[in-house]
Amino acid sequence: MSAHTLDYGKKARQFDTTDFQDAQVKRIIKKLSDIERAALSSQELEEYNNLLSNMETKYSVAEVCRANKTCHPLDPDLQAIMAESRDYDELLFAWKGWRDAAGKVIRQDYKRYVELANKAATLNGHSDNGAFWRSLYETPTFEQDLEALWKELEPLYHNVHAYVRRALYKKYGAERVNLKGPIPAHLLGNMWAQTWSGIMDLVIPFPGATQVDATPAMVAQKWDAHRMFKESEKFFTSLGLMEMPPEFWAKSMLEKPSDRKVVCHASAWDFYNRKDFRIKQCTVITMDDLITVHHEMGHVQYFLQYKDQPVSFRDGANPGFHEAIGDVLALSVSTPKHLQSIGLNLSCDINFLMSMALDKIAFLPFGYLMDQWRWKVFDGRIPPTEYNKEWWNLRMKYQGLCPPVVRTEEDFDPGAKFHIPANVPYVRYFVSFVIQFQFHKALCEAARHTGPLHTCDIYQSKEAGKLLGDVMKLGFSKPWPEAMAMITNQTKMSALPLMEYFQPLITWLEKENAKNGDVLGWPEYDWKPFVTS
Ligand SMILES: O=C(CCC(O)(O)[C@H](Cc1ccccc1)NC(=O)c1ccccc1)N[C@@H](Cc1ccccc1)C(=O)O
Ligand SMILES: [Zn+2]
Repeated sequence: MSAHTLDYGKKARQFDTTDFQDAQVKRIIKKLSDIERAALSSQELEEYNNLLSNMETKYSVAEVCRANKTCHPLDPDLQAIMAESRDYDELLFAWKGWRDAAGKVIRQDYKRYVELANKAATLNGHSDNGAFWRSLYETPTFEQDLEALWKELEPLYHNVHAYVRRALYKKYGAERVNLKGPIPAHLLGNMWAQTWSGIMDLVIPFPGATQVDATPAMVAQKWDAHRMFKESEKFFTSLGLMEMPPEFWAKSMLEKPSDRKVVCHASAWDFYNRKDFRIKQCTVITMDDLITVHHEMGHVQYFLQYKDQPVSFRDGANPGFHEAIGDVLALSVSTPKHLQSIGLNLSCDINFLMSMALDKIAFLPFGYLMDQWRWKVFDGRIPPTEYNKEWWNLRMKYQGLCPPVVRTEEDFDPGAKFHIPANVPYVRYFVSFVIQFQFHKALCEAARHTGPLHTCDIYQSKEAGKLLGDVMKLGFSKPWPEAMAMITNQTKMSALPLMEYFQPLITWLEKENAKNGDVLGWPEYDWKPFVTS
């Protein structure tokens, strides 16, 4: 890949495209001219690739062992413990153990990776690697736009945070949860507290109503991974979009193999030959993974739609677009109406909106802070001596979380999240979580949906499918505001559709939090949970 990039990059850099007339030719030459890591010397390129490979391997083989010598990998063991255990100390065992096994061990590699990533970025004309990552959005006001979106969405998050904190206070008591302080980070039902649907049972507003998680029904009906992917494919073709080619089914890895170690974090792959497209996922039979299946299938649908573009344009309009496609369909699949139509459960409105908020609203501060930390690491505002301190400052500032045990600079907690050792940018997911509601609203209008936005299911709407398909066919050939306007008739990211979708829940939460006299935010920010072990 690097040899090809170098060869084409050198050719592309021979041209001064200032007076070129054809916008597409200018765009292709501009994209080819950034040769990324291929700008490094062959020796440094080898060191860089080895660092990346070592960090990803360490992450993939990491496991946490008990006194009785049984060891647990992240997928599926530790993820299941974090979602299902309600034992404070068992959760702490998994949470601390994973950070010791996966994060701590890559701190030195990461420090050297930052130096080389920055060197490659500056050789390509960027001030640092974070500036290179942001350049992919081609938006001069990108950072201000993101901060403005966060400021609009922060009140929604504070309402969800206060309500969930009270439920955890009831469950774990005053010594472990302070109603005016940050929440211990291991109690939210997920290893990184990035989505909170794992603790839906602790927060469900109306326990009497039919339950909202389709997992039991999937297990009862003996769904397997293949069925989950077939259901997703059916949704795409119902919109008039493309079905998966035979090679996809023949060459994808849809379940965790028992004979070898693999990188279990889900991913989709385009082999750039217009025929070979694959997903690698260690699928488990849960509603959460049914959502991930749609997320990954969204990547492959994008590959299929832009496969006839020149290679330089076989990419998302911006990285957030690529992340949003699958999630847009999953917004329809998750509705009680759709789940019932595929024989899974249904539920009452507020319960349903709560389960959606635990994933979509809870995620926003995490999606935003991940690259806030990395941009500051790349531009030097966070030196290696403060990697972990600044990580927890951001986790407190944006998510209102605190570590359940003391953290030091011996630890490297950001390294315990896949995307950091895997060198995968993250703000794409924050962008995706905002724009997917803009797309959902526009597609629902195209599908002539009437009623509240959160009840919309675009299943079988060819009009909705056409809008989405036409944008995906563009790939990276046009600046993303043009692609945005094709779907939403305006060119900007906007938080309004997300806020419209959750309005009924926010109204309910504001009343509920007021009734409980709950504080929004965490003014007692230096509170610490009682530590036993
Ligand atoms: O990481 C993922 C899903 C994996 C992926 O599909 O985004 C994957 C990440 C990856 C893996 C290996 C190498 C590079 C990127 N992205 C792709 O497979 C992908 C992305 C763009 C184009 C083609 C494929 N989701 C994020 C955020 C998220 C998204 C949705 C719901 C919850 C959480 C997470 O789990 O923290
Ligand atoms: Zn993705």
